[in-house]
Amino acid sequence: MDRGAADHGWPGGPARDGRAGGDGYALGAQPARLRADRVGWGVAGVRVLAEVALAAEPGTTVGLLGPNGSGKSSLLRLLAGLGRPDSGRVLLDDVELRTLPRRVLARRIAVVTQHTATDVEMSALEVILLGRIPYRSRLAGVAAADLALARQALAEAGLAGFEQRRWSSLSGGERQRVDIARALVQEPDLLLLDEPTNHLDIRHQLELLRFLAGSATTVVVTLHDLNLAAQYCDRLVLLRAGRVVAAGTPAEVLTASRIAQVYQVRAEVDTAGDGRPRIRYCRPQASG
Ligand SMILES: Nc1ncnc2c1ncn2[C@@H]1O[C@H](COP(=O)(O)OP(=O)(O)OP(=O)(O)O)[C@@H](O)[C@H]1O
Repeated sequence: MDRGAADHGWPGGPARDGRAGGDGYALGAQPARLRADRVGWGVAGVRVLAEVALAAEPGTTVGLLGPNGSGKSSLLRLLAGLGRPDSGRVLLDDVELRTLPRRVLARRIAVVTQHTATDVEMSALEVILLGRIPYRSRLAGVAAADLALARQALAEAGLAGFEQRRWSSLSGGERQRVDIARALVQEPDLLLLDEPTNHLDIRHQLELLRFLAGSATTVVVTLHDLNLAAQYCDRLVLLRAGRVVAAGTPAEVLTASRIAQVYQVRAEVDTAGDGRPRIRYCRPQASG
């Protein structure tokens, strides 16, 4: 794939060799091992997460699934160190997250959340450059190398002509792609994404997930689309009401009976030649 072309998405399927490809940002040079161990968290007297266990081996892509309100975003925040569990532990390479200095976390973990601000008066390029802040000394300006990385990331997000475009003028999907580019130039060892496909057209959804699945870094991604999760994730963790109801390979987790149990949806599940499930939802019967 020609990685410089303006209308191209993320580079297709980089090798798991520690680099995203070409001379660009290094992604997953030291992919992290992430573990959540009996994690619990609550807010305003409500228990949101209970006894959650999750493991992401270095370089793998783990999908976090579950119905609305099941606790996916809350768990992702704890995995990112943006909040602390009330009970249990989150470990990055066997070290408890809460003991790691902020600067270390900022270099090792990148997060793409669902709710990015709409009124930011920065250009698309400036937003991407935020990803380089953890590498900059306090008084230093933007280095030429950082600028080159940001431009490359913008082009790879399919937005080469958008350098000076105001963030507030971008469409939902363009914002999402800029925010993902910002996370990639951070060169994280662990990349956490909360529904990164929700504003993307189908081509950009597929390109992003193929990129994440092929990248050398460790990825945890929340998704609503069970077929995309089945196709691109190495392992899945399925939440319901703040608890893990299943964890394992897509074929182990996404069975028809479990989809019915967790989502109250009837589905037919076939396993394709690649061993990955394909889900076809059955039209609900008209009531009455
Ligand atoms: N700060 C908060 N105050 C009150 N309730 C909260 C807070 N944060 C999360 N919750 C509640 O915790 C539950 C889990 O929320 P969370 O956003 O983690 O779910 P989710 O699985 O990501 O949902 P969705 O698929 O709708 O994005 C919800 O019922 C939510 O209302």
